[in-house]
Amino acid sequence: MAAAVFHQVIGTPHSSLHHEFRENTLRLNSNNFRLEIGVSRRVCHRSDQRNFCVVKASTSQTSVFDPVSSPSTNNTNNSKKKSNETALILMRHGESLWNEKNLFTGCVDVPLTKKGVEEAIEAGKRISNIPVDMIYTSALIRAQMTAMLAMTQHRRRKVPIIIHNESEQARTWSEIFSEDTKKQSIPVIAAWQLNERMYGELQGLNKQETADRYGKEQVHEWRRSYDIPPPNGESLEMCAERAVAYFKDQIEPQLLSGKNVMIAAHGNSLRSIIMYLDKLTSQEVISLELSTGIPMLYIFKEGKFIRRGSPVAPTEAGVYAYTRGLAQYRQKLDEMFH
Ligand SMILES: O=C(O)[C@H](O)COP(=O)(O)O
Repeated sequence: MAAAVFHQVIGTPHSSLHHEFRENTLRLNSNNFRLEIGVSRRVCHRSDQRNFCVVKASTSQTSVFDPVSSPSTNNTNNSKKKSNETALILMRHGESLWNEKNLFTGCVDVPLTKKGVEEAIEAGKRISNIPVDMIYTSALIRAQMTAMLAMTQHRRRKVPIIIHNESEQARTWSEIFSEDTKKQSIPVIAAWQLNERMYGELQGLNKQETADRYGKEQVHEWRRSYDIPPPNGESLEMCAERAVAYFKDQIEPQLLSGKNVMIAAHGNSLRSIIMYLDKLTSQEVISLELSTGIPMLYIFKEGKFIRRGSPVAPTEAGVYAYTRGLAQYRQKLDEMFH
């Protein structure tokens, strides 16, 4: 994916703004993310009675930082230091209107049902004590609704903000001019690569009627086999080619840099990602089923993904005892909000 370049202008009270641009003031680099912060007379809008500096980032990501007290950052002076472990939450969207009608949905952009809304809120309660620094969703509304509704339950009370990188205007028109506000924000990246598998000519068809017409085995093969695509649609393998590639290129570097990440996506895009995380074979993935609105927690540590299962409830201590970092984060939330 071609990297986008954007400029973020942020307000700052410091007189150091009048220094010449120092190219290496702050530089963050990873495979997919490059950030330079510098100050230049050329870009300082002195006539505006406010001071500005320029943050220049080369990425398809965001400039909404999250230096708050998550396990990944609370023991460092800045968020550049690599963390020992980070949390990865995967969440399939809540029930959609077409799930309810038992229709093949794929890339058709259908919203949640009331039950789906409730599932998303319930999922949010389950992860309400787990740190989230960045959110990735598909480009589809059911995943985005799920992520947003889940975050209404998070105890940290940060605001998920959808990042608009689609054009220069979209970027500049959605700029945030307060450092404090940014710190209370979670960037949300919507990526089509995380979309549901494209179901081809099955999209909009009733699943039961399709099984009656083509046979149960054939439909099961289309729905669950690894490499057999539905008519003119994507097989799981094809879906993995873009979803897992996106995960490796864009999301893993965030985890590596110490960010805790939540992904709200779909049955099959998440199945392909779980296949990669859990090193499942193409046989094993056939029986992998994901329920709507159930979060799954992984810990990313020393380059490995450790499956922790699904947090049962916010009150359930067990899941937080899995790692010291998570337990500490939870304790900090208790201190802050009680
Ligand atoms: O796209 C769909 O219809 C569902 O979200 C997933 O369908 P599946 O259970 O057939 O994979």
